Amino acid sequence: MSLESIRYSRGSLDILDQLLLPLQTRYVKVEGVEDGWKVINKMQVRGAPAIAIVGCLSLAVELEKDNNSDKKVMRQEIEGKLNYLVSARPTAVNIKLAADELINLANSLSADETVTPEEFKERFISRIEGMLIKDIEDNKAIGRYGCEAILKNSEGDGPVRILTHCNTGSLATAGYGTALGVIRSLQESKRLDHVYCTETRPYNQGARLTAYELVHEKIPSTLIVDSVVSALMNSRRITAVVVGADRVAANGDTANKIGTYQIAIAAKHHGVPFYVAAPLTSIDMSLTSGERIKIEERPEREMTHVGVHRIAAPGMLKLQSKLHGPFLDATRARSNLGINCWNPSFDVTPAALITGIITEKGVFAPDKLSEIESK
Ligand SMILES: CSC[C@@H](O)[C@@H](O)C(=O)COP(=O)(O)O
Repeated sequence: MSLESIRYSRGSLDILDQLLLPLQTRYVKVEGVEDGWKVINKMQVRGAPAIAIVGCLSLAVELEKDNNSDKKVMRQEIEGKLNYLVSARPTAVNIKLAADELINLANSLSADETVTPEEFKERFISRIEGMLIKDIEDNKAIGRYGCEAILKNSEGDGPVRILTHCNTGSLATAGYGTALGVIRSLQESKRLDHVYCTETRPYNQGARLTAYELVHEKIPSTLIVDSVVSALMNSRRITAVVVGADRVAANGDTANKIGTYQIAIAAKHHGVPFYVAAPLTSIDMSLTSGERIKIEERPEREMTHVGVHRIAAPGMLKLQSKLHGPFLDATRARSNLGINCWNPSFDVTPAALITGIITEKGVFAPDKLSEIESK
């Protein structure tokens, strides 16, 4: 049985707190939109599909308790709450696309005079609940298509070795996973020899979450630090790299967890196929290229600390605060006494480095994404 990161029944939502994994397994109650925003922003739940689903389910939970009988007021409140949820993290597009779909639904239910307020609520909540089921079905299809493509492109019928980055499994989706779904499917095909997963500094999704999922699924695997990737490709035959996506632009440029871009460069150099596994809800056809993707920057504490322990050089801020008091920040900026940190959470891999984008509709060359609509 795969890990259950989202526990939902009508009116009730609990999420597995991913900040505590793998040391503690604790579920957090999400009572409504305010809680939904917080668990997404604090990364207690993370991964593009899971962010969208938990955000929308938090609204479903809130609506279930709401006795509003004015459809216009309901419509207006829904739009405001969805826009608020989208603001919790900016890079993943899935929650934005889900919000747009739900705002359209609310508009049409509100405008339709034959729909009662009770029906409005029922149909709206049911649509959100449908997302949970659809995400798992889509992931399974991604797994099948990805497995087929990798086996077809690999030499003979020998063992397959995969490198993945970040966490794209049950914890990042409604279940099964995207890139990790491809790995699961390869495991089922009995051709998978080994999986290498990167630590994924600074939040360590690889070490804390992917390693946890791989062990849970009994998949033979090895954890490497991020800087080992090129050496790994140079010394062991890697069949393919498979990663997830937070937003794919219309030209195939792909935003994913920081570090993905340098893995794609190393893969190109070593002739290793590089696949992105992502549901259609991660594809943003409104953006012509990756240059326009907004990259989230996270707090520097994620880099400077592991848990409560500071691992980065402390700088001289304490001493300075005694000397300069309220002028500390300006002083720090001018004299650079404390170490500066830059912590972008994602990077954009250019389409030219991507072999294929694995979706629930099949595998597409990055410059052929417009063909998906006709499938
Ligand atoms: C199926 S998850 C795909 C991506 O969302 C994943 O690779 C990733 O970058 C997650 O980033 P995170 O910052 O942990 O939310």
